[in-house]
Amino acid sequence: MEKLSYASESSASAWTTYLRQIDRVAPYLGELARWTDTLRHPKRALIVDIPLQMDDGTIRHFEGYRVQHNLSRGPGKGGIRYHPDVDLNEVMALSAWMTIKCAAVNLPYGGAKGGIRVDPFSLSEGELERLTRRYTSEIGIIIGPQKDIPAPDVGTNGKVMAWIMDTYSMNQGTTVTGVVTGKPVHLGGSLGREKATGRGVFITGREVAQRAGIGIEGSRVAVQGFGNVGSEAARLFAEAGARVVAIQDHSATLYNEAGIDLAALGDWQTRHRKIAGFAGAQEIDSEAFWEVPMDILIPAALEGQITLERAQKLRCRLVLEGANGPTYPEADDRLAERGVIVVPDVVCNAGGVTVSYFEWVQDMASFFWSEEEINLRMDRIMTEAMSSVWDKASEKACSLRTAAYIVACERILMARQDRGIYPG
Ligand SMILES: NC(=O)C1=CN([C@@H]2O[C@H](COP(=O)(O)OP(=O)(O)OC[C@H]3O[C@@H](n4cnc5c(N)ncnc54)[C@H](O)[C@@H]3O)[C@@H](O)[C@H]2O)C=CC1
Ligand SMILES: O=C(O)CCC(=O)C(=O)O
Repeated sequence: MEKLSYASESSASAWTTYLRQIDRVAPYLGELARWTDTLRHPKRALIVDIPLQMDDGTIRHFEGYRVQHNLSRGPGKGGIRYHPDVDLNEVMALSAWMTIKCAAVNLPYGGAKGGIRVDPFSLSEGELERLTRRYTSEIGIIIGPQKDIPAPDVGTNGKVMAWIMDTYSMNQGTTVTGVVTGKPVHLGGSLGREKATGRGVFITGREVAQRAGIGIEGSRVAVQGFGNVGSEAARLFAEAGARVVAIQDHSATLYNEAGIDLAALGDWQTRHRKIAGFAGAQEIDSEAFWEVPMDILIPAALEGQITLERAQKLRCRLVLEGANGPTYPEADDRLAERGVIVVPDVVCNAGGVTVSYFEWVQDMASFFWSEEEINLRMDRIMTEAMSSVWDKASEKACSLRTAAYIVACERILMARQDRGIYPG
């Protein structure tokens, strides 16, 4: 792999952000609130040491994690992140957001997440494969198709999922396709999974824009992150007649008032693995991204991006959280005061895990569906989830985030309560 580095981002407060979100939902939970502490404690957290022989013969050690936050509603589900800033705090938060997300869209899963603190672009393909295989063996004691099912996240992809499936299967002595989702289609993957998260961002955006009287056609869209999620969401908005005027990734911030040619940028990115240097837009300062005139903002990179300061500057009407945890609670409040609607991550980016669920079901049945059927079913689940959350927000006069947490926490805590806690 070409050597390329992500800029470093602080993730120290992801878990704190999550805890503050739980504090905000507790007053709405009535009798169930007595179970809320369940959500403040991950059920299980595994830290693993991954020794790796580098291509030059030296040995390096990497730290990996798998956290199962809550399993009340079913097996753990959630992606695996390879990024230099991954730590236990971040993985705990990401696993907790998976618990809330799976419940918000009513999938029969708990929440989990994993990761390795590594810059995947600094490794050769062989090193990446060896790292992945060793990590899989280390976390193999807690994952499995009925226990905890990983999937892609930042810095991982279908190829990495195939290595995970193969390693787990070798250790089990039989092919177990259902241990991981987001696999290549010829290895038990699902049609539509790769684009599902971006598609879900578009669907929830479409639903909310329509209810809020925001026209998508002719609107200006800004996207942070031009990876799996951001690039597909941008493409679907452009297809619906929006102008994608600004795109930021780890390498650069691009601006073009007339709209960026996404196909050309996609070609450039495939060749260079970054958007910097693309000639079809002006390169602007990274902080200027937050002040670009826009109607819709799609954060689709990392958590902790929309700070209070940026929330004051933003000139948009709608924020669609493609990323997990991009907005700090105080920024949420400021955006609400300014009349900006925020569609929370736990619903907005749930299209990916929804199609992962379809993949798992297809693997279990060894019977595969058409892409059309998958997209239709996903559209229905996302539309219904968004509609319940919108109605709950109107009923309780609260933000869409708190409404999504109410819907999800009621389901999780009801399951927790009905299962009981004894014998331990
Ligand atoms: N892949 C999936 O199915 C899902 C992903 N997500 C979330 O969506 C977000 C993006 O994930 P993917 O697209 O899968 O990752 P990816 O690895 O495909 O793309 C990440 C993008 O973020 C950019 N980026 C990284 N650091 C940045 C920085 N400091 N400033 C600006 N841009 C930066 C990268 O350049 C890249 O364009 C993450 O928060 C992830 O947890 C959520 C649900 C599912
Ligand atoms: O597809 C999945 O199982 C999980 C995707 C994920 O990690 C996420 O939604 O944040």
